[in-house]
Amino acid sequence: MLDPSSLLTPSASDAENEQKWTKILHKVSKLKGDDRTFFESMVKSLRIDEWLARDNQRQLQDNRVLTLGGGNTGKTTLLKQMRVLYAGGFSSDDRTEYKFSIYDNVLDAMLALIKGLQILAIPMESQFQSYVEELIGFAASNNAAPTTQVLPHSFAPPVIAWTDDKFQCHVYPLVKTLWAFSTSIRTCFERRNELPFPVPDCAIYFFNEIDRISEPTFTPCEQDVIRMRVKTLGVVEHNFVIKSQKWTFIDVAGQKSARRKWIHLFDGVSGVVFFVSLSSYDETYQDTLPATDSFDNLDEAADGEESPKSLLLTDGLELFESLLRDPHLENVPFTVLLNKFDLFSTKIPLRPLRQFLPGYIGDDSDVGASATYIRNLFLERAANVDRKVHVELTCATHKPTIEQSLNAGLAFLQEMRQNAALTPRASSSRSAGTIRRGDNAQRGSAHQHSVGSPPISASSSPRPSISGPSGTDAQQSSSPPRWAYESL
Ligand SMILES: Nc1nc2c(ncn2[C@@H]2O[C@H](COP(=O)(O)OP(=O)(O)OP(=O)(O)O)[C@@H](O)[C@H]2O)c(=O)[nH]1
Ligand SMILES: [Mg+2]
Repeated sequence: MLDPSSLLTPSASDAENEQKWTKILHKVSKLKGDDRTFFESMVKSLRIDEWLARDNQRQLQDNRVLTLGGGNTGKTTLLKQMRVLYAGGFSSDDRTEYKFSIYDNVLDAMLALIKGLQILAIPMESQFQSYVEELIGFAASNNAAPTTQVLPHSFAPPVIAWTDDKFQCHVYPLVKTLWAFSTSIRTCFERRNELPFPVPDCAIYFFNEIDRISEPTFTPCEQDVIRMRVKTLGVVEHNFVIKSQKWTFIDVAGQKSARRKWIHLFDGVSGVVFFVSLSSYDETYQDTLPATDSFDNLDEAADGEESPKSLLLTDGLELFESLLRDPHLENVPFTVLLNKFDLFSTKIPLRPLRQFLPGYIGDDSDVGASATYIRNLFLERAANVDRKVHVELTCATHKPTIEQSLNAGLAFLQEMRQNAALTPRASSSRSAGTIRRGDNAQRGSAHQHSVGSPPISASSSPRPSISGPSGTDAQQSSSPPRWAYESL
């Protein structure tokens, strides 16, 4: 008589496994009557179980994470931090390559503020008028992009063919003086949320570092590289080994016009890290791709500009829910990183959340309660679609904080996948949504029949998970996390 336990012996490879089943089927074929019927159906059922288990195992080893979210929310900053944490960081040569992007950031930020003066009708002090004209003149005469004017109706940053000399002689003295002494420029900076285009978040960091940046020996440091803003164009894959596991992270452009291309990346994804800029609660501009972007249809870039103005945070909420509802991501776990907590905590006392989100009824100056309110908006969206998600408050420019948030976020993604893998129904429906769509109905039903276990899916818990960046339940507390006031 055949021993049923021998059917469960695990095999090392697919080929060995096939051999095992061939031998077993050969033995079964020699049985007679009820015995043969019994063992044939058992073998069939066990082969399906084993196939699914091996498929799940393969999927678990393949950690493919998409970083999604609006433009300027911090997706690429996370990947830069991961490079520092898990891939040896940036060599001196790598950092030197970024020098001209930092020059770009400094010039773009000051030109955006100068344009902002016009839009907000803030008069420029007469003693600085010549500085402004000189800076605009420099940008116009060095603009290498034939289609971009400097300071047209909106703000299109110029494309400069940099040399160190150009920055040190023509930009540094002007920007340094304007930032240090012009009250109008400072007022415009304070009111930058009212502008129809972004003033880069890194502006204040680089303005404050301008003496160092303009030194002849300047080589960007790690924090300069983290702070530097370069819009992502297209799709960039990054591979990391974290605690002996391989991870592939896929970085995309977050602007509205680029989002329709995301769908091509959904197949085979094992998790999504969704980014939101907390500090965008008072911003409405549309961050569009530059005219030099690599996408084929530039008309798409205009779409973003034409769409009606809404708070960027609301845009993030809508985007989040629409991704959760996307059938291709039906069984893909999500971690949400509510980023830029440092900027948020300095903004809230000046511009309380209630002015922009009237549903907030907490204390105007309570940064923790304000952040918790936004966190709950995301959790409600997840609950609307019966999805369990993990939400972290974070600050991507601060290495220890983002490392902690990332660890918690990835642990959640893995836990959700493992739960799904242990659950027959969930695993077969995951495959249906991604890799082997056509096989699903047959395999799913055969498996349920043979195993008879109750179906549980990754979305079975309607209650979202809530945990703070330090693993505490931040929803219960209105005090900001302890790292919120660290010098970032
Ligand atoms: N102060 C502060 N700045 C941040 C934080 N996270 C990101 N930034 C800055 O925000 C800017 C934009 O960040 P990116 O990572 O390029 O944004 P992105 O989501 O990749 O944007 P796209 O590529 O356009 O989709 C950079 O200058 C970052 O240094 C944060 O937590 N705090
Ligand atoms: Mg990016």
